[in-house]
Amino acid sequence: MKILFVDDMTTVQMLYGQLLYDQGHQVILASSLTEALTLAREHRPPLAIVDFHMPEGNGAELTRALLAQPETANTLVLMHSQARDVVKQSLEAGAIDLIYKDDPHEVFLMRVAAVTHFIQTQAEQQRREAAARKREMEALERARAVEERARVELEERVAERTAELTQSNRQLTEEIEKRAHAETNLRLAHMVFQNTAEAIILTDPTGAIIDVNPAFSAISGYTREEAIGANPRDFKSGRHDDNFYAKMWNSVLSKGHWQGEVWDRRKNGEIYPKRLTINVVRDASNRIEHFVGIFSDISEDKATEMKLEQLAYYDPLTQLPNRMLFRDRLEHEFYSARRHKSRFAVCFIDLDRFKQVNDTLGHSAGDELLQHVAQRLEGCVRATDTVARLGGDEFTMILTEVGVSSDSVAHVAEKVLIELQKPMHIKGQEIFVGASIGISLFPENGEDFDTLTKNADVAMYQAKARGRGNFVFFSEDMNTRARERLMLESKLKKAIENEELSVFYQPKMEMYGGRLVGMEALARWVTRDGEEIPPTRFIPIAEETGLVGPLGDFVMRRAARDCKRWLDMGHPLRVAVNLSAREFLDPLLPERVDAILAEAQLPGEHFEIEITESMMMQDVEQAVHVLQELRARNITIAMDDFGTGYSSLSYLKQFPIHTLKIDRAFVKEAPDDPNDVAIVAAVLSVARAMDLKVVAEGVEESRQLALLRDHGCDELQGYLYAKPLNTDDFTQFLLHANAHGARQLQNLPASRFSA
Ligand SMILES: Nc1nc2c(ncn2[C@@H]2O[C@@H]3COP(=O)(O)O[C@H]4[C@@H](O)[C@H](n5cnc6c(=O)[nH]c(N)nc65)O[C@@H]4COP(=O)(O)O[C@H]3[C@H]2O)c(=O)[nH]1
Repeated sequence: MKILFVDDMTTVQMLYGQLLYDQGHQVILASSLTEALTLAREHRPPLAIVDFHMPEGNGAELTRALLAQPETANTLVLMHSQARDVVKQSLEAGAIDLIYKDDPHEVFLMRVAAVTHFIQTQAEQQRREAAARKREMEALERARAVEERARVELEERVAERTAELTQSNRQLTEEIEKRAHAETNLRLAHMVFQNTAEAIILTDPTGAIIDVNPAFSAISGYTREEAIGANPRDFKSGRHDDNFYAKMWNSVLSKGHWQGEVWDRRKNGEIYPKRLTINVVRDASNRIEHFVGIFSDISEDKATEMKLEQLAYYDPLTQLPNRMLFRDRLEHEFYSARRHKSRFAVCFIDLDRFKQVNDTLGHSAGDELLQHVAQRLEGCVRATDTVARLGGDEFTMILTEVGVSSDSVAHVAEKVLIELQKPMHIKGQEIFVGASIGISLFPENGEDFDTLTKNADVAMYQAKARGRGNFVFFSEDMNTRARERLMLESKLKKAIENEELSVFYQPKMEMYGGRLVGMEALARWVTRDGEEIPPTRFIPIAEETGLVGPLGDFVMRRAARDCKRWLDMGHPLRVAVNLSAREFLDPLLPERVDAILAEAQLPGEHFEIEITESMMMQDVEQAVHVLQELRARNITIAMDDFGTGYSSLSYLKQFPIHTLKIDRAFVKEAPDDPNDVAIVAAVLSVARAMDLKVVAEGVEESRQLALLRDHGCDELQGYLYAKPLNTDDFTQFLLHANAHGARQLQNLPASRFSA
């Protein structure tokens, strides 16, 4: 046992240390109180034998100190003393016994043995108690563990059971919900079956009807009772052949469904279109259980569809195919003609006087006219041909199966022209329309829509240019010209903007006296690259493209300005300008002329306007109105190219004009051609009778002059006097004009009539 032996005497230490050591103890020696406390803390001896009298402090103090420090609180202290009177102090301090130093060593050892025995017994006891406690604890622990396991097991079982219950509860709820849902579905299905607008037929596998809904009865007219037991084929309309039904059932049986349009018969005998879906219902072993037919009455849809198609593809006014259907048919014709290696023709038809009718008689008259035209055109073609209206007065025809010679096309075109030349009675008036036709042929004039129609259009313009009432077949040559025209058109636009144009003047001489009385202003165009383009080429382009407005203004302004200049130089002349039909029929013409004359400060009597008789005939009423307006401004009016048109003398009387111009075509051949001589003479006598002045143009020779003089012509114009001159040359001409005129007359042979 570890024993702390404390004594300040080394000999005592040695002696007792040895004694104890010999008894098998482990002895720790300390000489003082402090050392004893330190060593005791370090070794924790169960027994300390302490000397009572030590210099630093006595054994009682050490005992207290030992018992007070936690590390040595259980150390038993045996006091070792010389003195006998310290028993009380020692025991009070906590020592368990006292051994006197003078006791024999055996006693000392016995007393120590008794204490160590006690200590050991106590320790043993404690160990046993601790072991018992430990066993108890372990048993308790085991019991606790068992209890815990049981608890956990119980809890697990409870949780499992709860989960099972929750699961079955959920399944129960789902089942309830499913059933409720199924019931709702059933109720809904029944409601849908009863209330849907679509008819429903349910049959057994043999096709016998086992149920129908109210919509079926409403559409077909059969009650539920009448329908049950019947077969859907009992309601057939007879519009479809057996093949149709065979295909339908084939699809039902092979694919399980069919959808399409079917015509059936109602109970009242009326047949009607329906959109039908048939579905097969099979059982779990894939055997047919039912057929379900669902259909709706589409008679109204069909009517709307037809109406829409009519609107989309037909012109509402004439009921003819419109541009879209025309295109469709033409595309189809390309396909068909290629397949059959056949030819076909496209004709573009332009009405001559549609605009006039529209403007003068109003739009409803115009509409009526278009309807008449449509009817007449349809009367000229076969059922396989197409007549279409593309818009406005643009009509087209597709003539199919044209033979190699194209004679049939020419024949139809001629027939159309004749038909359209016949009068039409519209709003109580007799109207003559007339037309021009351009024709292009597949395949030689184009193998696609754009080319073929463009070429028919080009040919139509050519027909118009050749004079109304013509039909023209397209040729490549035309195409080249059309392209040239297009180029010219854009050049002309720039030329007007850049003032590349100029005005030349051709003198007009008085017959008697040979005086210069006026001049005709003629437009001239020399392009930047020096090419001279004659007015006969560019004026028609200007007319068609609307450029004639600015062009006419330019010529009138120049003519008025130059005439005023010469007036100011002391030459009171009359300048004549040509007007195109478009300008002449412009209701604002009088105001435009007013503005130009005012700007130039030229009085109206020095201004003359030349218009052709065909222009006046285009819109007689408007022409008369404009002429009166111009006359009121003292402006002279001349009818150009007289004799070339077809105006009747009765019309001529209505026009408030001053002058007739004999066209140079007649003057040219006179006096050799007796017919022309007769015409010239007739014009002059008509003019005289109507108190009109006559100007002859194109006078090149003295013989012509003599003839005109003989028949009483008033004024002359032609190369015999002068070609059209530019402003400077004309100013020069002015100076000698009168002498020149007189000379021409002097050279003439004596008049046939003067003798
Ligand atoms: N062979 C021959 N020809 C003669 C003779 N005397 C005059 N001419 C030509 O005959 C045409 C007379 O003009 P038009 O009949 O009014 O015919 C004019 C007129 O209709 C039109 N034109 C010319 N300038 C204008 C214009 O400013 N406005 C409009 N709207 N048309 C115009 O162009 C047509 C042709 O004009 P131009 O080429 O200048 O041709 C002019 C003139 O140069 C002659 O002795 N022999």
